[in-house]
Amino acid sequence: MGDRAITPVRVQNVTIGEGTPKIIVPITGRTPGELHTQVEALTGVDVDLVEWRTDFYDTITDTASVVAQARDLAGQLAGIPLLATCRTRHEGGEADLTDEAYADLNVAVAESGAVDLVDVEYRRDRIAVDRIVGAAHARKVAVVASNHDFAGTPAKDEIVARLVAMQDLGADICKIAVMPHDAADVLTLLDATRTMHEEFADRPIVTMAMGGLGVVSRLAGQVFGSAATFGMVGTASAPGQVGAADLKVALTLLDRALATG
Ligand SMILES: O=C1C[C@@](O)(C(=O)O)C[C@@H](O)[C@@H]1O
Repeated sequence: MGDRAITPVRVQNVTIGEGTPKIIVPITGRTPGELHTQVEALTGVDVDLVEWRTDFYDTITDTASVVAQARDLAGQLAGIPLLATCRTRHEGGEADLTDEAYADLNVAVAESGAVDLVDVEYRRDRIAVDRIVGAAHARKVAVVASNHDFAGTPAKDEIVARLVAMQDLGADICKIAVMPHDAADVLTLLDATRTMHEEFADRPIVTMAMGGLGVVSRLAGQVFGSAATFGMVGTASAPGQVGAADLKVALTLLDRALATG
């Protein structure tokens, strides 16, 4: 079966959903100073996008300071697209926000003019999700719907169903991270990725199995249909992230091999 047409997502000069998977580097500083240092450390590293994990930020509940920080980061990044992600406790992050506060924060960030993409945990209250998606799209900010399973790996059909649900609610990119307990779980994630990509997706998807067992899934997206992968510079934001420079070597190796046939 041939691949369905995938509509790529273009942010600044980066096209997600075309060519080799894009490398996203998370930054997790708690203060403006820590974030500044983390961005400085990206100099000379092959980074396609930066993810600001706003949930680590000390003043996350002060929306104006988050928006101001997003603008500072955009200036410092000078053209590297910025994804803003507030990962909540439900999904393995630091933020503990009501649905309304979660929506208010992400709407403000999406409307700041500083970010290119915003992450939305698709299982949050539907009104909150719809508010963020609407505000983002009104500003031409791409929506990355997400789901994390830190306890285990759902069945293949369930992984595909979650990705389809994200697509149905209007996400531009659909992302899922699962925790494997054995090699079969990693295969389940990869098989779900392939099926989603080949049979259901009309937009980019991003998938990963976390932890050491899952590292292969962070390298092999181009084979199975995952359009981006998270790699660290300094500090990981989830278990199993490898260094961005090593990731680039692995992605390039695979890309060359695939081009050779
Ligand atoms: O959704 C994801 C994926 C991730 O959890 C990972 O496993 O690499 C890392 C998070 O920072 C990001 O928001």
